[in-house]
Amino acid sequence: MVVLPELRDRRDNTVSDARRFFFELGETPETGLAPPVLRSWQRCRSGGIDHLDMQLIDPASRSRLSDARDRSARLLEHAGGIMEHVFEQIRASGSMVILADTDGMILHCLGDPDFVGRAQRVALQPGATWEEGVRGTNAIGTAILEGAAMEVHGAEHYLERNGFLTCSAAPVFSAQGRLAGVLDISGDSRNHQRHTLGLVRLSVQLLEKRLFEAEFAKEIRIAFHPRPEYVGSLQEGMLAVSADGCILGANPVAREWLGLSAGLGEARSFSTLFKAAFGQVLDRAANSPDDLLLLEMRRGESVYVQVRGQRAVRVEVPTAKLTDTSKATAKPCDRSKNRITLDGLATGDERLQLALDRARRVQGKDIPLLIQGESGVGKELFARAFHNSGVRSDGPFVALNCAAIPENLIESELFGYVGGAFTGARREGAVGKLQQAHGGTLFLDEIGDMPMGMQARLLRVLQERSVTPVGSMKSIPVDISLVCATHRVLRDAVKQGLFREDLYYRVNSLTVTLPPLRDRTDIRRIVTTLLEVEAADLREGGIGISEDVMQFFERYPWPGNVRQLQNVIRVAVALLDDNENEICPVHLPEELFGTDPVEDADDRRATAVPASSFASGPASVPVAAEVSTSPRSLDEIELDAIATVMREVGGNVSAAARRLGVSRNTLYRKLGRMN
Ligand SMILES: Nc1ncnc2c1ncn2[C@@H]1O[C@H](COP(=O)(O)OP(=O)(O)OP(=O)(O)O)[C@@H](O)[C@H]1O
Repeated sequence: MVVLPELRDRRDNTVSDARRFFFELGETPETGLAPPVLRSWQRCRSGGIDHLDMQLIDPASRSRLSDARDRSARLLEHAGGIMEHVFEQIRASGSMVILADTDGMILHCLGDPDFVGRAQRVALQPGATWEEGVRGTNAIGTAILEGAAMEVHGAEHYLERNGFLTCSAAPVFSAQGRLAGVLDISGDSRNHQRHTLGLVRLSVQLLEKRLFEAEFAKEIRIAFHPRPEYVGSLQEGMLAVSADGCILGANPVAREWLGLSAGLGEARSFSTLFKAAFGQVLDRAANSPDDLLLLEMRRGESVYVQVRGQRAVRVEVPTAKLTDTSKATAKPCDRSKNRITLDGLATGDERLQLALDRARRVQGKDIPLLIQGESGVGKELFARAFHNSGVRSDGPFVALNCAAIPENLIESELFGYVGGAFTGARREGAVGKLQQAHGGTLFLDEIGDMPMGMQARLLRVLQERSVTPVGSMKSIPVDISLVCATHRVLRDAVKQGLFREDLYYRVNSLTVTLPPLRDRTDIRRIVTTLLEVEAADLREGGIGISEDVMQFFERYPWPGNVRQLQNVIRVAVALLDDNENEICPVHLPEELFGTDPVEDADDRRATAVPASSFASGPASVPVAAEVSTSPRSLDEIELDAIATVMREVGGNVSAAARRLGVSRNTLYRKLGRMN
């Protein structure tokens, strides 16, 4: 659609009036300019930019451009196809599609040949920086500063020489709410198209969706929208959530609806955002994968939710409990971690005790600690306890998971950067984790996954005890205690050439190995500790656990270690009725409950007891007895057992479910099969 010439003229006239007011009279025009453009003009004036400046700034050198492209590799990878598609839509309209990094440096562009030549005259080309502080008001640079989509048309450009351009740009945000880049369509101002900004916005939404999905391909993703038909569209909100309910990332739509701030806003759990327990939502989704769930947000509105990429423990939950949040502990993640000490971790297991004793010996001595162990055994908790128990306990404990952040961000996360140093940089720069940990402990989780290039830089920091932020020439002394963790055998990674040998010797002066939960002898103590945390504030007299559940816990192989046990307890607590204060088999996830630990243990244990030994009362007897003597199918035997128990309890489904050791939901399903 082309803007009618008379409308365009009217807009151009009011802007040229505003220009006269602003530049000739030095006044602030009250009309004629959109507020973001006026703000930008004022910034340019206070920054001393001359609107008549004709001096051209050379684009960055090939190597700087290539560095910038490397830093934005993920953005470029996902933007390429989208840019081509957008270019198809605007081909032959005298325009170009541009991708810039967070400094406004153009990384890539596709354009009509006749316009590209003109654009190059004002350095609208790869390697050129369109930062507002350098080029005055322009869509790319101003969108970065405003953090919002911008159209800058003709004479709205601060520099007069850019007045022939019309540009529409929108910032691209990462799942952490940080700026990742800018997408722009620029063209000849005489060909201004009103819908261009809409096209840019849509393309950015698509790009953000692709970035989000690529980053969290292996995580649980929650898509939601107040209207069911919008779930699956570009307008849906998206959250990535860890198996234990911590928010890992959110797209801009979700951020807005849920009131999440950028960056550290992620340190929240699902139940602080929705009036539902995460385990229950997963279970509902697993039971009816094609259905949308209706959930209430803590902020008030209800939304339709779809769970994607689910890989968490499936838990059987009665439907009616989904919105019952009275027991869904809506607490921030990891709230118990800050106070933990090495003494607090000593709960009677010999192998763990050995690790604790060894760690204690190196405390206060400048010896890096390497913690090894399977995922979920408590490596991070151990690191925190080590920090809290030592002389640095008043200093910061700073954690960085090397496997969880994109490779191109590790450098800036670890070393920090100076303002304007590179793509993704905030203007004021940022202090890296190494510096943040000064005087305290830096915990590098999954160090085995650190990229080789970073390993070399980290080694230098450890040797020189100083850090040089990206883009800076100055090195800053750092005093840190280093604790690293890995679930890999680092020595093997060294052999495979994935981990530097010199760094290996630096980080593993002392290695402690935490035992997997299945091998621990103190499971009862751990269960009690976890239950205290999960059930805090819930029951006056506390919550207990039945002996048969406890025995099962001691025999179960726990492939997900303490994290899995914690989840199971969390869900069990949420499933307790108001008048119940003991966790029984009926409160356990069906998947766990139906597991034969012998098979599951992968031959790790020889003496496990099948979960069917939970079933108390007459119901368990026919199953065990008749398997060996009767040729009937297991289904028939099961239905028989259900019928017997239902008769005995006078048709009370809750009581029968308890007797049979299954949830009411499961029993209803099985009863449905009988009818
Ligand atoms: N002894 C314990 N007592 C109570 N909670 C524990 C204990 N050990 C671990 N946890 C809890 O189990 C969960 C997993 O622990 P943590 O994150 O420290 O494990 P990890 O080995 O670092 O896992 P990963 O390798 O996946 O990063 C955490 O929520 C932690 O608080």
